Amino acid sequence: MPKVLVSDPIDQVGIDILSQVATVDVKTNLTPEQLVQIIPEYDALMIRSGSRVTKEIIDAGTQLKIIGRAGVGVDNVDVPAATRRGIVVVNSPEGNTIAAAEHALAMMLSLSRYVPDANSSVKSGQWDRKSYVGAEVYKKTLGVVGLGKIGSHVANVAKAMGMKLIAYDPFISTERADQLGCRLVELDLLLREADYITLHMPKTPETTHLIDAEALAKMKPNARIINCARGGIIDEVALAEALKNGQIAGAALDVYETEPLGESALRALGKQAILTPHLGASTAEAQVNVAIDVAEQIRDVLLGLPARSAVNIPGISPDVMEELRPYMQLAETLGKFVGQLAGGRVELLNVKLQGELATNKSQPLVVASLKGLLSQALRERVNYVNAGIEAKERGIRVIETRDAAVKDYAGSLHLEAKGSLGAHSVTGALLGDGEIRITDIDEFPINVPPSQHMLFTLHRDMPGLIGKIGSLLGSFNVNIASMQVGRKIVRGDAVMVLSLDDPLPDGILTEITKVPGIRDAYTVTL
Ligand SMILES: NC(=O)C1=CN([C@@H]2O[C@H](COP(=O)(O)OP(=O)(O)OC[C@H]3O[C@@H](n4cnc5c(N)ncnc54)[C@H](O)[C@@H]3O)[C@@H](O)[C@H]2O)C=CC1
Ligand SMILES: O=C(O)CCC(=O)C(=O)O
Repeated sequence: MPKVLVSDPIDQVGIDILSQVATVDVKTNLTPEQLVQIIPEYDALMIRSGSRVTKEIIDAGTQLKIIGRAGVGVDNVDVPAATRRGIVVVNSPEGNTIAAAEHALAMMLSLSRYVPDANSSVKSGQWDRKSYVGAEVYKKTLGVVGLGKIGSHVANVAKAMGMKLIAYDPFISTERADQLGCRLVELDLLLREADYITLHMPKTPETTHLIDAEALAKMKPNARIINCARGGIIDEVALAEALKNGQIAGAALDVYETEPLGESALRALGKQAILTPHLGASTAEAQVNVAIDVAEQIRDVLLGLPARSAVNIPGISPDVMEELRPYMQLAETLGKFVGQLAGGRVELLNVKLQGELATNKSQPLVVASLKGLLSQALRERVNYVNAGIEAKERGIRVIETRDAAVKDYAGSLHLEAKGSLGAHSVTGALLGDGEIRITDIDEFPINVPPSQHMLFTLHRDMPGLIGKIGSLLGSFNVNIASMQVGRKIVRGDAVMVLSLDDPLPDGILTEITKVPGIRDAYTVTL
């Protein structure tokens, strides 16, 4: 049975799902050193935001197939290191959307009415009504930075509360912002106009310290800012200074540059600052959602099935994956085939998606072709996760072309590999029952199913040649399962494809190339 390590607290429902297919160990509060030490025994790792999965941990996880983040942000996982090792990283893109949005809204209202400080004062025996005169959000301007899933829900609720909405998000369309009743503006204008600013984008090199001293200086003196996205998007030192000096009216933070928050000037601030310990996703509902979402994906990957929200496999949605599944096998087979014909170092792979495959949805077939091509060199080390990166690192240029006009089959795939030893191509398609057919090799039309051991020759179409090859194989005790020839003109160049019951013994290929009329011979093992 595979083994799964759960290194942060997750809902029991997730553990139950994982236990269907694996032995599950829940070990929380591990130090990075302890994690490095125990990770080699595990096939999967499930985390929340408490565990930082570094390159060192990933490299130590020699059995790891999948890392599941029970939440949205994967900034606590070294995704490039996982990708390089072919480890799938999955998250739960929507499981905690509502929880995080509601926390941001709770922070906005709490900031406006000083709820946390007023509560503490009553609990400490006081009855102070003068210190807590707040502000209404009604008719105020809310600036949403990052109008994705969480930002959109915040915008919808804020609109219902009568707020005016502006938004900054360089990656969304004006139409989408219009639908949400948001005026899309530049960040500079948002900072100057908004009474409330709420952040809902990922932490990236571009967003780190996006809200620095300069940005804070642009905000209105009555402005309040909320960060329930990621620590480090706001420069905490500059923020504490701006709050202390009354440069802005308030800030509510759920996330910090370093978590848990250590010694910080933020802790010394009064009612104008609200600090929560990364609680955005901490609702019973969200924790059930993310645990199910991620545990199911880990279970599926351990069973050899695709993950539905992998962050490091480009663009394979479950629906598309279902449609493409039979073609993925075709692409991988053709990749293996053309890689072996090309031999040597491949410099270019041209993937032509034909007929019904000539759509953008077929992009995963390019990855599958690369996986097949590289499997000769990398064996089981290459998978759908790292095929692209491995190809790039080997200097293999990939060209994708689409031709909907090719209609011999509903959909067909043509791969051409160019390298140090020349260029070769292969075309394949699926029959009605899903069986793979190789329909063309090096522009010679044929029609053969792939088999484990194959011999392929380029030769002159002349009497007696096929017999000689048959006798030669017989003298080496190799049994021929099937044979097919293809040619363009009589007595011109031709190809022969043989399916063999046995692998070709060493030395026979050289003997075959010595047969008069044979120009080239290749073995292919699938
Ligand atoms: N406090 C908490 O417990 C939680 C925090 N989060 C965090 O909330 C953030 C947003 O999550 P979702 O809405 O689910 O993500 P999402 O991917 O749906 O939306 C993110 C949006 O940010 C935008 N964006 C990217 N770069 C930007 C930039 N430079 N400036 C402005 N906008 C930019 C994107 O275009 C996208 O529309 C993530 O960082 C996530 O980790 C999510 C859940 C819980
Ligand atoms: O796991 C958690 O509680 C944090 C959630 C979070 O920050 C996220 O989903 O990005």
